[in-house]
Amino acid sequence: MSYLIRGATLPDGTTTDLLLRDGVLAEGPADGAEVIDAEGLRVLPGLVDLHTHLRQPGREDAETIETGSRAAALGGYTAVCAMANTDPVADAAGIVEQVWRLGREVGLVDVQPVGAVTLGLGGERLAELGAMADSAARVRVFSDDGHCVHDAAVMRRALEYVKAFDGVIAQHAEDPKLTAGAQMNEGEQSARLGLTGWPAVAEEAIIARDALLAAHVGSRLHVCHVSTAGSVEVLRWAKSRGIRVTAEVTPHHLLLTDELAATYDPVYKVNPPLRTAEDVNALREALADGTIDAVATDHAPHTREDKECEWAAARPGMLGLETALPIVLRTMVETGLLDWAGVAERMSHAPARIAGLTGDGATGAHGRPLAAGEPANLVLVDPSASWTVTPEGLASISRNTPYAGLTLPGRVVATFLRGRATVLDGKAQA
Ligand SMILES: NC(=O)N[C@@H](CC(=O)O)C(=O)O
Ligand SMILES: [Zn+2]
Ligand SMILES: [Zn+2]
Repeated sequence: MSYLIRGATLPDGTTTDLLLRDGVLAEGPADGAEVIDAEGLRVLPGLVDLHTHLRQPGREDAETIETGSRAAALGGYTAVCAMANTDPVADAAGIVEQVWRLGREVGLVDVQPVGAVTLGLGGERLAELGAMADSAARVRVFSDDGHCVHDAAVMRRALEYVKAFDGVIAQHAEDPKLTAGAQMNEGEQSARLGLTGWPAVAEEAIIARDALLAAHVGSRLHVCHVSTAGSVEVLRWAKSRGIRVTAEVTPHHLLLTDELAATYDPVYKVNPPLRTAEDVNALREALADGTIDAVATDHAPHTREDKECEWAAARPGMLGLETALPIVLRTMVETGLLDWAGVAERMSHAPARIAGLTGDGATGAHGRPLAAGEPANLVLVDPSASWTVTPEGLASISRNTPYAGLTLPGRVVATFLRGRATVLDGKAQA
């Protein structure tokens, strides 16, 4: 099947026709192509998520590779990095290969497995990083996400190890000694509510330490879900020194604040916690000026049992794949902080570069320019269509969206993975 997309507006604001044929953006006659009228629609390169929890293997009651892939395609994604905190943990070649193959079989999005840094996320012994890198899944991103690689010597060795194949360590920056028993951001709100606080310094101190380690080793560090104004300052300093550090921010940290904890509704419980309005503003500015390189969803599905309970007992985490782009439009584009080219950079090009997906990896190439000969990975967005989020309307098995009832701008009309429609007329194609 080939498609002729008529009159779509490119990220730079110019309007063009796009011919999708044999998996690539083609030139020449459009004979036999199905015509899609894209007047008034925006086209973006297929979005790339650096941070997705797909829960398979182990917690298929919360999400599967299939349901998570469908949510991703509906959100405009063509590639997602599947986090390693599954059961069993993705700490060996056999497991990352299995995740990669299952993603291929579903075929709605390229699932690029993230490998664990340490065996069983235990924080002590390095996982088989080289074997995962050499496997069919061609792993380049390693993370103990959910846990911090807290031991500086382990972190140093991991950074040294991945240097050989230009891998990157994605750190969940949280000093566990400083966050013991923490339930929410430490500050005015936690004092008022009487909940144990998660201080900003627990994140900032680890980022500073790891930036220094990355500089010492000459290796690549990526910081997951940056959440505080202080972290932005540390990143700015590290980048000004030429340290090879990149960072991501989640849509929820760009929009929501710790005042929501006063509802005691665990849907707002997430790690790192929602912070203050000042933090939100600093994160938006950092994403605008490039101190933060990418938006990543940290899509973290949880079952009703694990989420609809008391605040203290609830697991941290929020759904994100189907709402990420609309939240970025609301917080960054409507505010004038980013234009559409900026959205393409922060949600496609930069994450693809960080994850090593721009070339011939185990997945196809992602985050490439929308130019002739390039893989036809793209998304069509109706910027003027707004929609109201309903948990039942989402493709995820889980229901833990913090945006229920919220009306958001921007509807994904179609998503194409190597020229094949994974979403058409706003509906998933399998
Ligand atoms: N973000 C979360 O609150 N939870 C994540 C783990 C993580 O990203 O740290 C999860 O796996 O549920
Ligand atoms: Zn994390
Ligand atoms: Zn995570």
